[in-house]
Amino acid sequence: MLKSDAFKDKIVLVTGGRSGIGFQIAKDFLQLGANVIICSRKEDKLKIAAEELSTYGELSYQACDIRKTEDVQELAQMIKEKYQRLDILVNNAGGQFPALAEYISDKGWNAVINNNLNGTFLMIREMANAFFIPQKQGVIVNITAEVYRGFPGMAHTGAARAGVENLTKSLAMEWSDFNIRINCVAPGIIESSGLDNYPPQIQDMFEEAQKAIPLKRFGRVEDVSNAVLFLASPMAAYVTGISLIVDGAQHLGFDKMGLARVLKSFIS
Ligand SMILES: CCC/C=C/C(=O)SCCNC(=O)CCNC(=O)[C@H](O)C(C)(C)COP(=O)([O-])OP(=O)([O-])OC[C@H]1O[C@@H](n2cnc3c(N)ncnc32)[C@H](O)[C@@H]1OP(=O)([O-])[O-]
Ligand SMILES: NC(=O)C1=CN([C@@H]2O[C@H](COP(=O)(O)OP(=O)(O)OC[C@H]3O[C@@H](n4cnc5c(N)ncnc54)[C@H](OP(=O)(O)O)[C@@H]3O)[C@@H](O)[C@H]2O)C=CC1
Repeated sequence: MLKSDAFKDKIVLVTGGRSGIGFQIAKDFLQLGANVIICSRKEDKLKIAAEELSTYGELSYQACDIRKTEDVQELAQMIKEKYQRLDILVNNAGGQFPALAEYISDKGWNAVINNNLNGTFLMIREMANAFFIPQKQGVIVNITAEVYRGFPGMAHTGAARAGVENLTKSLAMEWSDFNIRINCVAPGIIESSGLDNYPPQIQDMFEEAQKAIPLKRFGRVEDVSNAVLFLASPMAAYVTGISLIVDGAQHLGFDKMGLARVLKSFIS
C-alpha cells in the first residue's frame, strides 16, 4: 500500500476524470495527498463529479476537449495560474464505438483516431511544453486498452491504442534528457460506466466471456487505478516506455473474436 501522503502536494491532471476509471484515479490521488485537476467535454457532468471529488481533497476542473488545441492550451494556462506547475499527467479520456471494419466511415474512423491517438498526443505535447520540459521533470501515464492480439470489432481503437503504445516508447527515449517518464496502462474489460455505452447484446457477450478470462472476472476501476498509482510513484522511478497490461491474463487466453461475432449477427 502507498502511504497516505505518497503524492502530497503533487499536481495531477486526469483527463476524463468525471466518470469510471478516471474518477477512481482522481479519487485515489486525492486520498494520497495530491491536488487534482479533472477535465472532460461535458461541463455539467464534470461539475457534478467535481463536487463529489472535492470531498476527498483539493480539486479543480475545467471543460476541455482533448482534440482541440485551444482547449488544451487554456487548460495548461489555468493550471499555470493556479498551481504554477504540473507533476503528473494521466491521459485517461477516450473511447470508441463497436463496428466491423468494413462499415467504419471516414468520419467514424477519424473520430476514434482523433479521440484516442491525436487527442492524447496533443495533451502530452502541450503539457510537456508548458510544464515537464521547462521543469525538467514529469510523469505521464496513458490509459490505452489491451490490444495485444488486435481488437476485432473495434479496429479503429486498436490502431489508435497501438499508436499510443509506440508513441510512449519514442517519448520515453526522446524525453529521457528532461527526466520525463512515460508509460501506459492497458486495461482489459473493466466494470465501469464506460461499458454502459455498449448495446445489451454486447454487454451479454462480455458477461458470458467473463468465464474465459483466466482470473474469471472483469477488472475493477481500482485495478486500473492501482497500476496508474504505481507507475506515477517513485516506486517506478526506473520504469519508462512500457505498457502494463491489467486484464487478468485476458491477452493470453481469451476469444478475441466474440465482439466481431456479435456485430456480424446484427447484420445477418
Ligand atoms: C472490450 C471493451 C473495451 C473497451 C471499453 C471502453 O473503452 S469503455 C469506454 C467507452 N466510452 C466511450 O466510448 C465514451 C467516449 N466515446 C465517444 O465519445 C464516441 O464514441 C467517439 C469516440 C466516437 C467520439 O465521438 P464524437 O463526439 O467525436 O463524435 P460523434 O458522436 O459525432 O461521432 C462521430 C462519428 O463517429 C461515428 N460513430 C459514432 N458512434 C457510432 C456508433 N455507435 N456506431 C457507428 N458509428 C458511430 C459516426 O460516423 C459519427 O458521425 P455521424 O455519422 O453521426 O455524423
Ligand atoms: N471500461 C473498459 O472496459 C475499458 C476502458 N478503456 C479506456 O479507459 C478510459 C476510461 O474508460 P471508462 O472510465 O470505462 O469510460 P467512460 O466512458 O466512463 O470515460 C471516458 C471519459 O473520457 C471523457 N472523454 C471522452 N472523450 C473526450 C474528449 N474528446 N475530451 C475530453 N474528455 C473526453 C468522458 O467525458 P465527457 O463525455 O464529459 O467528455 C469520460 O469522462 C477510456 O479511454 C476507455 O476507452 C480501455 C479498455 C477497457
